[in-house]
Amino acid sequence: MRHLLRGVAPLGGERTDVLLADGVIVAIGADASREAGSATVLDGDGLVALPGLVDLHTHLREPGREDAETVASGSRAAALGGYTAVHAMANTSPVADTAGVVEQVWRLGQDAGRVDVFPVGAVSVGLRGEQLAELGAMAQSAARVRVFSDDGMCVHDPVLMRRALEYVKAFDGVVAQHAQEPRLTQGAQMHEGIVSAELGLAGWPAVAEESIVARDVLLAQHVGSRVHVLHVSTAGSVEIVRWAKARGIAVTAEATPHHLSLTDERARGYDPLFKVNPPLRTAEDVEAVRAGLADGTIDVVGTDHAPHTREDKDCEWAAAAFGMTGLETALGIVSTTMVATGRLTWADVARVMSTTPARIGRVASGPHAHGRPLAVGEPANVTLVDPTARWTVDPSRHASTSRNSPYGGTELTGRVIATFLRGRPTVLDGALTEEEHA
Ligand SMILES: NC(=O)N[C@@H](CC(=O)O)C(=O)O
Ligand SMILES: [Zn+2]
Ligand SMILES: [Zn+2]
Repeated sequence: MRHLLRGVAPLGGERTDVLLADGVIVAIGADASREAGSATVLDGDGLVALPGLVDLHTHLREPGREDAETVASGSRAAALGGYTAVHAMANTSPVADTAGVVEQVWRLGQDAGRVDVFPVGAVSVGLRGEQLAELGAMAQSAARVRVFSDDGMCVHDPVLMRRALEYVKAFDGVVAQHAQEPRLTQGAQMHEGIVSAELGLAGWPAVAEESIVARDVLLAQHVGSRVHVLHVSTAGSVEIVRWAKARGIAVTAEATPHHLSLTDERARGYDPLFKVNPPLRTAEDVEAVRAGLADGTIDVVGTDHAPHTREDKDCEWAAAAFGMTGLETALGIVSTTMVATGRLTWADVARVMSTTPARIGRVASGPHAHGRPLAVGEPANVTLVDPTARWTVDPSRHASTSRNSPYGGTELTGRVIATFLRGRPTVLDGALTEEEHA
């Protein structure tokens, strides 16, 4: 299978031709057109070429909640979003806390064949925060787990967190923390502030996140290990991560598209589409998260794609599940909020949505390498984006099984046109290609 991408702009730079064959980038520039032969030609005029996007934070719900998402449906949503790899969180049923479950998720991803699905392993047995899961067995399994997280739950016991940080050093792993002090957030429904007071909903103070982030960067320093802070939502968390990095602590941090774009004002309609963990914060927090992403304090954009069924979301605010879908809108949100406003270049987008997440997840080498430079000899994981396309989000047309996107009706600038996984198109002309197996 050979594809000639004609006139694309790698990382938004000079236009050139890129030839993909046998799963790798075989030529760039004049060589590409000369060697193209019978390759299928794609007119890439005006399109930006990025290394295939990598999500460190996806919920695929399989096993256990296939009514909300499956590995196959989530893989289709990911490909449409420009992703060639996603990390699937462990809060499934059963929990991904054994070699058996992570191997099952890895294999389901390979069978679906749209993206590489790298399972995240649970830190604690059953996400209960009591006893370390079999981290070593998951690392050594066929799924080669390197990212460990109890996401959805906070590893709140400092002794357990310390042990996890110590343990993952043996295989160069990382602990990804869902920073939420449980006692400070009991019964909490939204950000604690003026809006929660007016709505009469139990508030979730910024300090509930910040106190855990502060503790964890100090623990990571003490142990000499890597910690990754999931879904940073407050200005104070950005400040703590900035401080920790200045001290040389091995901390990395994530921003979600929704914490880059939405505020707690959206809760005023009591529409559970805007109910998420951590909650949407104030405009000052959104600005701090954007500034942190722009100056490198925040390393990556992770979707926290959290699909939920109608039954779990179409109910009164207090009863609704936390979470929103994100795979199919992430690139458009980042493009609209950060690129169109001049705060990130396309080279920066490649860094925060592909190269750096691949490095943090330790998937930047080996036969399933992602986040590599667009260069001859590298795996042909490529995403083509139309940077000026304007489009309106329509969740009813999403490939995800779930419909809980907060962006229905929102107009975005910047759209994924094509995605190639090891040279094979999974998306062309903004639509999924025919079902095809790897
Ligand atoms: N983000 C959410 O609101 N929900 C996530 C869990 C999580 O990421 O904490 C989920 O699994 O639904
Ligand atoms: Zn979380
Ligand atoms: Zn999550």
